[in-house]
Formats: sequence, structure tokens, C-alpha cells
Amino acid sequence: MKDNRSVQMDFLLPDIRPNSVQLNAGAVLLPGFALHDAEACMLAVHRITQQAPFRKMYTPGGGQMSVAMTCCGPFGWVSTSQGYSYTRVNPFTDQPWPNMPTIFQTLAHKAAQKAGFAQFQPNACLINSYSPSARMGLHQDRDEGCTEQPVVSLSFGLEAVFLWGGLKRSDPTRQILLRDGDVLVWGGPDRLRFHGIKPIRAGTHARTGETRLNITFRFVAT
Ligand SMILES: O=C(O)CCC(=O)C(=O)O
Ligand SMILES: [Fe+2]
Repeated sequence: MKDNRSVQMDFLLPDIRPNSVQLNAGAVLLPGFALHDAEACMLAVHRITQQAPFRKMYTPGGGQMSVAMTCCGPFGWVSTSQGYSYTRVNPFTDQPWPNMPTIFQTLAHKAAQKAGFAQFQPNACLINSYSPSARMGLHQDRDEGCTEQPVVSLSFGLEAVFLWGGLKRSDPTRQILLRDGDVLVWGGPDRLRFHGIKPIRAGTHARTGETRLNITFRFVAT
């Protein structure tokens, strides 16, 4: 069945969406901030995945993640039955993670700056590929060993409902719709807020097909 309301929303969207929405003191949504660079980012992801294919990893609890992941930059994030860690080598290829493309570094830096975090220079980039019904449970991003630097997160393709919680797992969550080209930045007092992604709704997007891509940038302490 056709949903006329969302068709109309899509049509009006360029006019009615604000450039920036302050979610908390240190958390900002930048609607459409990455749209201009979206195709360059898709090409970059394609190149990265030729060297470091997407994998569905296992969690320490033994379950397989519904999200397929890969990484680029000096450090990549890995989950095994032993726990979570950042590594310089991709355990699936025994090769260093692919270089972080300049377009990623520039975009992450610009988004952080717009959100109030000057001089962000990430050394880790995680790329998540969600198929319909894939999800990510509530968690904190705390394996970086450094909370001085923000997380910058780009969304492409199918939309997602992002759960934005508090500093305790049991805190209430807000639901934030993330669409193609949206960027979220969280840092400072909000760096360790719990967050997650509700199961992705089936659909097809002109840019990504039946997929949502998420690209996050972090700084890992060495
Ligand atoms: O897919 C998203 O928007 C969030 C991903 C995330 O929280 C993570 O990779 O740590
Ligand atoms: Fe996260």
C-alpha cells in the first residue's frame, strides 16, 4: 500500500529540514550534511570492501551480529568470543585495514567542527551494513579508550530509527529518524550515552538498494 504521507514528506524535505538539531549539549544531528559527498563515500566503501569484505562477527555472548561490518584506517574494531578490541590487522585477511580515504577524513572533520568539536582527526572508521530486519542493541562506544574525541556517524540509504539513551542502560531512549545523508555527532558529556538501531524496515533505496550503510569515525587511544 502506498504511504502518501511519506511521499509528501520526501517531497517537502529539502525545504523543511533544519541544518542542525541539538539533541544534548554534546550531541548534534546534522540532517543531510553528507548528501553532497554521498556518491564519493559509496565509491570509497566499494573500494574498501574489495580489500576488507563485510563480515558478520560473533559477540562474546556467542551470537552472530545481524549487522555486517568492515573497517578502514589505522585501527579496526573486532568482536570475537574473547571480547571486543581495536586491532591494526584485519583478522579475516591478516592484512592491515585499508587506508582511510581522504573524503572520509575531510567529512568527519567538517561534521565534528560544525557540531562544536574542533580538530577531530579519527584513526578508526567502522562501516556497518544493515539489511532489512538487522539491528544493533543498546550499547556504549567505549572500546576506544578515549572519551575526549567525539563519534561522528554517517547514514546512507534505507532509513533507520536510532535509539538515543542516557548514561545508564536503563535510562529512557529517544527515537531519532536517520535518513540518507544524515550525520550524527556525539561527544563531550554525551560521549558515553547508550544508543542502538531498531530493526531496519524493508525497502529499496536508489543509492544503496536494500541496505542501510552506517560509517562511524572515532579516535582510539594508542
Ligand atoms: O548504525 C548506526 O547508526 C550506529 C552504529 C553504532 O552505534 C556503532 O557502530 O557503534
Ligand atoms: Fe555505537
